[in-house]
Amino acid sequence: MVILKTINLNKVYGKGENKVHALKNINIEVEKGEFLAIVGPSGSGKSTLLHLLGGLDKPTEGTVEIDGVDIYKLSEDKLAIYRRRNIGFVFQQYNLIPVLNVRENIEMPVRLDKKIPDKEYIDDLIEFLGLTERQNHLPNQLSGGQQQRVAIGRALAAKPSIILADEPTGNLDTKTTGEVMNLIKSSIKKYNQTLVLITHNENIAQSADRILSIVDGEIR
Ligand SMILES: Nc1ncnc2c1ncn2[C@@H]1O[C@H](COP(=O)(O)OP(=O)(O)OP(=O)(O)O)[C@@H](O)[C@H]1O
Repeated sequence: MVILKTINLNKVYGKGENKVHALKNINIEVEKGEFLAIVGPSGSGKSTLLHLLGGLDKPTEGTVEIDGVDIYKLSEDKLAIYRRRNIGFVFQQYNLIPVLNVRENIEMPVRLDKKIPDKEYIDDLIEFLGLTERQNHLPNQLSGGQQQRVAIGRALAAKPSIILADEPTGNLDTKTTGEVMNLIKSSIKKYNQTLVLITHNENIAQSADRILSIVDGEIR
């Protein structure tokens, strides 16, 4: 079953001399439960594509459908709610809130949705991420790998069907990279999630179900 689909997706930044055609007629389909890796040179349009897939920016042309919903036809408010409930983002920068502890950071998207976090699920998630002993610590009391695990927990808190990750291990050493990738992969298995992940790491790309290569805004 196709969960994520783009039709003739185009993104142009700027105007006149500064115009950059960052994505050109991208047509992709991602199956539910699939792990798709996106690779390509710097500036080829990978992050732009991921942002458009996640409803974080508007395409110049074309559509993004998630579960049959044309997400850019939704109002801004509806799109924000849709994003919070259905998509988990993991970036290279952890973007944790410094004054909130591990547990509070993880629960944040659920609370933003004005819901009471499912205690049992969050407990399980924290355990699964190996953060039980650290749940009352603040981000600055954690290592880089631990902070990235919190960011993954936050991405998973609302039980999203899709995880979009932009170089999630870009700041981590080889060993921690392996650990973080194993966590992401076991989460998508456990919760039957779809993963689209940008990486420059050849090993990670090779471990995906499929690799999509982007060069100069086009699929190669
Ligand atoms: N907000 C923006 N305004 C203008 N141009 C932009 C903007 N964001 C990206 N671009 C341009 O669009 C092109 C694609 O950028 P994008 O960030 O998607 O590439 P990338 O493949 O993710 O690169 P990297 O691997 O270096 O992160 C680049 O030429 C970039 O300079």
